[in-house]
Amino acid sequence: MQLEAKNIGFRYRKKPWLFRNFNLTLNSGEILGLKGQSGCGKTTLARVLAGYEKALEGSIELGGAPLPKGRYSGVQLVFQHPEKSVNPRWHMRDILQEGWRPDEEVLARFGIQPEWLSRWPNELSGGELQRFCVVRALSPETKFLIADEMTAMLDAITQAQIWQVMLALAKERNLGILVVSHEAELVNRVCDRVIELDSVHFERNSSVS
Ligand SMILES: Nc1ncnc2c1ncn2[C@@H]1O[C@H](COP(=O)(O)OP(=O)(O)OP(=O)(O)O)[C@@H](O)[C@H]1O
Repeated sequence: MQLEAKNIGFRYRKKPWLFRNFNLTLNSGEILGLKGQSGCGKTTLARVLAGYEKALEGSIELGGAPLPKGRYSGVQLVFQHPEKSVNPRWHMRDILQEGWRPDEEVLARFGIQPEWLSRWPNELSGGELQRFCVVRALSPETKFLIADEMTAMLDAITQAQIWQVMLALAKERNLGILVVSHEAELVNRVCDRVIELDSVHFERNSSVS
């Protein structure tokens, strides 16, 4: 299966185009890196690929069909700030089970302690909260994960632990991952190939596949 961006273009209101005629193909099981300077449009591209924003030009296809609307999408996005992506009035158990019901083994692999399930989001550290957001996105229906600076706020040891489990899981499930990061060391270590957004975007006819 492939996640494909075909000639996509996006800009905010009347601002200049962030990218245009941009093509990208992510294959199942592939770990693809996306690097680029701050402000060049990485997060915007991640949101468009995951269907959070609609491309103003071109299309996004998952397995040759448009992204599904109104039901669980096979393309999931995890971004840098877990506190902004959880409902502060929900217990962690409910947050976790929004998309699926992960078993204890998955929780243990990501270092989630059972007693955290009955806490509120503000009773966890950023790193603990992010583990929940990662697991929440990893339903068996997830085919592609867009990891937008997913571990940027974590210490080096936690970052390494999470990526070790992520990569093992990607292999087991043939999951494709787009690793959006400004950390060259991380991208070079975990990715099969890397795109430099600066060199290919900005209204040029860019094609990456
Ligand atoms: N909702 C918005 N409305 C208007 N402009 C926006 C909006 N979100 C982002 N931008 C602008 O679009 C450009 C790209 O932002 P984006 O967050 O995609 O960049 P980025 O490459 O992910 O940056 P960083 O690495 O700093 O997170 C920036 O100039 C930003 O100011």
